[in-house]
Amino acid sequence: MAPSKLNPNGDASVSCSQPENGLIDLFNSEKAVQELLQQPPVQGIDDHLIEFSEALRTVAKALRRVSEGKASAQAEAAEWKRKYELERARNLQLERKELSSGEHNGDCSAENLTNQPMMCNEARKQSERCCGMHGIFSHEVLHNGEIDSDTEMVNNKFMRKASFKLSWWCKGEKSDQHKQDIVSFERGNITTAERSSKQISLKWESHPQTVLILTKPNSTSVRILCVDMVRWLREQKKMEIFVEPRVKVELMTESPNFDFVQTWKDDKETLLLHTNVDLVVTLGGDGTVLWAASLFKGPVPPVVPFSLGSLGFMTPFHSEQYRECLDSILRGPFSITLRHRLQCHVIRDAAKSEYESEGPILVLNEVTIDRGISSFLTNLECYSDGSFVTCVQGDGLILSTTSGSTAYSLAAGGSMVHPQVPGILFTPICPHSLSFRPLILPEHVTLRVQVPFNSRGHAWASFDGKDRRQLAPGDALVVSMAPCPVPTACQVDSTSDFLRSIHDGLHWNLRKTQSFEGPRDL
Ligand SMILES: NC(=O)c1ccc[n+]([C@@H]2O[C@H](COP(=O)([O-])OP(=O)(O)OC[C@H]3O[C@@H](n4cnc5c(N)ncnc54)[C@H](O)[C@@H]3O)[C@@H](O)[C@H]2O)c1
Ligand SMILES: Nc1ncnc2c1ncn2[C@@H]1O[C@H](COP(=O)(O)OP(=O)(O)OP(=O)(O)O)[C@@H](O)[C@H]1O
Repeated sequence: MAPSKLNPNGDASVSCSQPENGLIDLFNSEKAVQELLQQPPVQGIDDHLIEFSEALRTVAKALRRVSEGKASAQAEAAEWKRKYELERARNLQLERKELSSGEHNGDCSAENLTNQPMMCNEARKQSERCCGMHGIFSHEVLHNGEIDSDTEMVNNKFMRKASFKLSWWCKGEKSDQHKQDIVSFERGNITTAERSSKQISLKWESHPQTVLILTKPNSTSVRILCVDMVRWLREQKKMEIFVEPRVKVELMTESPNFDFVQTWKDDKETLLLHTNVDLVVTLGGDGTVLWAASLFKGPVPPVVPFSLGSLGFMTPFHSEQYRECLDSILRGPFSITLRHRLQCHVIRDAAKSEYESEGPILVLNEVTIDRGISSFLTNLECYSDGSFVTCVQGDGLILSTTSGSTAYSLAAGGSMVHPQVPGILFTPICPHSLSFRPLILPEHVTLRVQVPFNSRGHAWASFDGKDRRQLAPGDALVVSMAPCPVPTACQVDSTSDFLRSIHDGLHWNLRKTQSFEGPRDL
């Protein structure tokens, strides 16, 4: 590039030198630009000359910036080229060594692998096979500069990058039981391979035949709809129909022709419901969905919730179009939201072992531990997997699922969370502390809420707003994620349905749009 010069008369002389390799002669160009910029600005009366001189100075500054950029890019390119060549030389050398030593002995213990300078492809493949076989992490060192003395210093400058594999591990599990990886780990770079909260689609593999209809009690509109739906499902869709004993009585009062409708006698038979029922339909509000979930202590069939309540966060289907909705659900496929549940154990102080006494209680929304009728502050010690979390002093604590995040937890100041986000909300109720913010904990934790022996009063646990149980000093509640979620059918998909429910149900962030008129940035 150009030594360019402005002589005292204002003439500019510019010369270009093009080096052999075709690249710009950066050194000379830089020198010329420096010289030009060091020249004092032209003084004189000729305006054109002054203007021309200024223009040249501007061009020179621009040229300097360009040449600086090019210089650093070239240096970087040269560095990469050198690294590449070093690596190639090392690989060739290793391959030659291996060939000359005849065979590889097949030992790929972690120790041997980390001590190898740079694995050739075959060695790496072999180590992957070996480590894959054991299903555990590997610590293969990919760069470990150790070849000859010339390159040693350079190689030590390179980072030593080891690849690794992440495996999902849970407390109590044997070390060889690893969960499926959800990240890839190519050359030590972590990228997420799977998302845990993908939209889930349900496709029938055989035609559904049996439907359970659950209805909100004491509602005339629900009763009328139920009668109509039972007739349609039987006559048009040839379905087997189950209802609760109370509803069977109501239907038989309506007409003796409903004797084909089946029901159950006792709790023992309820426990077997999931083995018979392909689909559950709920007619009511969110409370009826909670009720439906509570009937299934284990696996839950897909639930289609029709809205006949006031809010309907979990009830996306409109009862007026029930025929079209059920038609499309019975045909499938359709989107579902897998709603996580919490399993709760009440552990009495008197019990000898953790799970000795009462069976688990499953909740779809939340379990609440509060002060009940006691006028004293609750005092609850909370632990997560044995680690102390905090001591709740206030009205109580809500442990909520993400589905329940829009219910009681929301009223107590907790965040609204998409129902497919796996987590447990830890939301205090009226804490007597300025700094007690709600938490969201990962789904895998086991929480223990303990009423301390020195507590002034009792605490009360309630499950989805029902079934209150007293907790005396020394008693505890142990809460973890239940293995069987509640699959609820979506009107559109889980995200659209969630957003619709917070917009329509809570008028979330509803605000009049500011008018265009008024002061604004120009
Ligand atoms: N202060 C409060 O907000 C408060 C107090 C007590 C109970 N509750 C909630 O009521 C639930 C029991 O419901 P119910 O219908 O049997 O009692 P309910 O008939 O008293 O109804 C309670 C209200 O909570 C709404 N609701 C229930 N689940 C919801 C959810 N997941 N998201 C948004 N809103 C929801 C219902 O639509 C209903 O309007 C409890 O699980 C608890 O979450 C809330
Ligand atoms: N089949 C049922 N048997 C007994 N109780 C039920 C049944 N279905 C619903 N419930 C209870 O009835 C109550 C009200 O039900 P739901 O929430 O569905 O109606 P809602 O209160 O009119 O609706 P919303 O909550 O949207 O205003 C809830 O406490 C629920 O647990």
